[in-house]
Amino acid sequence: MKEDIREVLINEEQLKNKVMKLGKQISKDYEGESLTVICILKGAVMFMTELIKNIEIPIEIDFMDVSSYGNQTTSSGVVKIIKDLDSSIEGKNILIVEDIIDSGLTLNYLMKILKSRSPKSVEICSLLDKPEGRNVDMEVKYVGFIVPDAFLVGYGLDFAEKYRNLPYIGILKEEIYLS
Ligand SMILES: O=P(O)(O)OC[C@H]1O[C@H](OP(=O)(O)OP(=O)(O)O)[C@H](O)[C@@H]1O
Ligand code: HPA
Ligand SMILES: [Mg+2]
Repeated sequence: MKEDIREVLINEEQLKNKVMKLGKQISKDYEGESLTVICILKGAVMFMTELIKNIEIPIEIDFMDVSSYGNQTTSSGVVKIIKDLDSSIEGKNILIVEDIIDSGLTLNYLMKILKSRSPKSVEICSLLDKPEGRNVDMEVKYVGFIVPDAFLVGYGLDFAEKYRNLPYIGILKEEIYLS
């Protein structure tokens, strides 16, 4: 796996510190409130599990699986729900946890669906934000790192389902996805 990485963009230490900081901020912002954290499968799994360890208020968790990339490095633009939430979100404070916002299509679609289910509030926490990839405008309350326009893998992010278990965020060598 390592030999396919051009450069480590964000190392384990940087990830740990940022996740801690985000967890503290979320704990402060939702103090005295209820909170349901929604993990968007599969990319956000690693980030979400680390993040909730750093949230110091009672929470509920739920999972949703949507997909738009298949085995490509560019979004198909069509977002499919593969697994929906287990519980109703009506009247609840919702925090969507994502690994990356790139074109914005996934989150744009998710926000529309979730807002139509009458939650009390919906906010987004994304570990990475790639502004140069954006096709639709999105407001993201919590962002870990702004990243350059390169295809990234690791810490949950994949290319063709591979590299998710790398403990850092790396830039994938172009020859891997151009070949
Ligand atoms: O802003 P966008 O251009 O929509 O891209 C971001 C989304 O794409 C990736 O998911 P993917 O659909 O590849 O599924 P995965 O999480 O299972 O890898 C990533 O995890 C985000 O959910
Ligand atoms: O840079 C990326 N890497 C992995 N998955 C992604 N989904 C959107 N952008 C990316
Ligand atoms: Mg993916």
